[in-house]
Amino acid sequence: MADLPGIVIMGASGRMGQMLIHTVLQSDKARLVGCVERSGHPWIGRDIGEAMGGPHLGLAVTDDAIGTIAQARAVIDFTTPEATVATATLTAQARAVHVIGTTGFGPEHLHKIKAAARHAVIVRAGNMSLGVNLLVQLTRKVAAALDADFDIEVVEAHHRHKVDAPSGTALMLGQAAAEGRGVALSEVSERGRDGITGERGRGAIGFSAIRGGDIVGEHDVIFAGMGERIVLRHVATDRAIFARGALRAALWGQDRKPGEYDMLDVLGL
Ligand SMILES: NC(=O)c1ccc[n+]([C@@H]2O[C@H](COP(=O)([O-])OP(=O)(O)OC[C@H]3O[C@@H](n4cnc5c(N)ncnc54)[C@H](O)[C@@H]3O)[C@@H](O)[C@H]2O)c1
Ligand SMILES: O=C(O)C1=N[C@H](C(=O)O)CCC1
Repeated sequence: MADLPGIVIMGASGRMGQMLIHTVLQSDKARLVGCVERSGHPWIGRDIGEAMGGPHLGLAVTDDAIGTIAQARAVIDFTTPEATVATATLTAQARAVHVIGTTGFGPEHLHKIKAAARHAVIVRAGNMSLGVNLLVQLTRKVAAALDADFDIEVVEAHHRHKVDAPSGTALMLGQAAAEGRGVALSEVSERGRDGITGERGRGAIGFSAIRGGDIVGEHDVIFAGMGERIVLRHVATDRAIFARGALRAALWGQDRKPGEYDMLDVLGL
């Protein structure tokens, strides 16, 4: 047991943090060695098992990210862009694998993550599920097969608490569609239509976001032509799919060369 890779979970009280803790506890390939939350969080100092409403586990939630990450072989991080950038530096110093599920990054965050990946293994994906990563590959293929007579729209739906849009998954799908077409997403992306927008641009890749209730995550990639339409769809009904993918990435990353990887690398897709 003691030689299994030790995993630290950042954002331990979050929707994904709790799912990740259960996933690691149930695994026979890894062990939980730390649960980190932001300073001032009411769970700091509490036993993680009891804080989640279960039995005592003998592991207290902490805000000591430096001391906790120093004990980790992998850090799984579904938090916020700012927290993840700070964690990337600490994880690189500890030479641990950093699995990043956080979304909503700007170019300034991505630049810092890239710098950290010079010293450590980072696996980052806006969606860690097998199904979505397969959908990414299908999207690339369909986009490559169809010309701009087919309008590409990415429609996503998530729960009411989600703070970023378009979702990380929608951006992955849009990126794959753009690559399939051989264009830069930044040059064809159409977001946030409202009012008199004018006609859709030929070759545009459009994004729409729905927010409501407890929707775990739904994504459609629509290829709309004249007289026919192809819709590629993924529906997530359980956050366990993301947590399983993240743990798989943490184990896959052990003993790899430093660099920034994604779930296509992990899954061999
Ligand atoms: N890649 C994927 O497969 C995938 C799947 C689900 C969610 N996500 C993303 O993961 C992120 C978190 O989602 P969520 O629904 O769990 O959100 P959440 O708000 O429930 O959880 C985030 C947690 O991070 C904690 N946190 C914030 N700053 C911190 C810090 N400095 N140190 C430690 N903890 C800190 C918060 O207190 C909170 O508990 C979002 O960006 C979301 O889009 C990605
Ligand atoms: O619940 C979330 O937040 C999710 N975020 C990811 C995204 O932005 O695509 C993955 C799906 C769930």
